Amino acid sequence: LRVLRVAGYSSPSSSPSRNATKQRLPGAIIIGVRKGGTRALLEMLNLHPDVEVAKAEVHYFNVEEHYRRGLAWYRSQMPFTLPGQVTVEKTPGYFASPQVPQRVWEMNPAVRLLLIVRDPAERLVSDYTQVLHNRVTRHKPYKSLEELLLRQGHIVPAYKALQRSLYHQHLDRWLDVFPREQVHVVDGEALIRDPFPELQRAERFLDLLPRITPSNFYFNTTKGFYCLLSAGGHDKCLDESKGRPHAPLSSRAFRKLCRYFKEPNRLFFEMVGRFFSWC
Ligand SMILES: Nc1ncnc2c1ncn2[C@@H]1O[C@H](COP(=O)(O)OS(=O)(=O)O)[C@@H](OP(=O)(O)O)[C@H]1O
Repeated sequence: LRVLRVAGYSSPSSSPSRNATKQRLPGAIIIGVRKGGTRALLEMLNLHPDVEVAKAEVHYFNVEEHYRRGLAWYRSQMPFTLPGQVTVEKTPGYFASPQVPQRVWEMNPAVRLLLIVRDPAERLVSDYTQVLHNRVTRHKPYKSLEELLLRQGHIVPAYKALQRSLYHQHLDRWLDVFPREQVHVVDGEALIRDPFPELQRAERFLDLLPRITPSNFYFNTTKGFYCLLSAGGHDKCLDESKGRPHAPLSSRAFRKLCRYFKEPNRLFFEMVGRFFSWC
């Protein structure tokens, strides 16, 4: 049964022996950002034969109830792997949770961290859209984005989705604990436009052999995004919660947001030594 749980090992000749597979702690974690493209990055890394991923978000380091269960519980959430394979999990909630960097370091100070970023103004709208969708589905009342974001024409700094877009503040906490070389920044917009080069860079960062190829991706015109083709011929697009239309926001409010993020973005670029052409 355990052997069957190792994805990508269906041919009998390559079946691992039962003893070789076990659950291991992650060698790499996609820490965020929420709505940055974390699911796409995880699924795309999973195309690599030496990568196995935790399918569901684990929320171990950021949810007290989970953290109290200890590392044995965390390990039990991981896929079965062979020696030499890298286990990867993604929980976008890790990035902005103050207690998480130190906890991750205590789990494994050599763990590699992947951070996928996206224009923070677009990210905020996407974040709001997800919350709105959840509230509407549960028949709960909701406010418009402008009601949450603006008061008397001014940006509300305490708005949670806005704070999650202040990348420099959160990264600063991670860099208090981890060296810069241990954090690989993925360009979320580039991953949407052309995933392959971003995956090549991620493979290199993870010290993986170059096994992901351009033929693993095809553009699906119905979805409007790249979808995945695995070596076994499986075709996979992300679900409809990824890439849905964003909630409306006036262009005036959007421009205000862009102005608001100018300085935080500059600080983030300085921190990562890289420029992004965000609004
Ligand atoms: N190939 C592909 N297919 C579909 N969607 C893609 C893809 N690559 C990146 N994206 C973008 O991923 C955004 C969702 O990000 P996350 O997966 O990090 O969201 S979440 O935090 O886990 O909810 C989602 O954001 P929205 O467009 O705002 O919905 C997508 O733009």
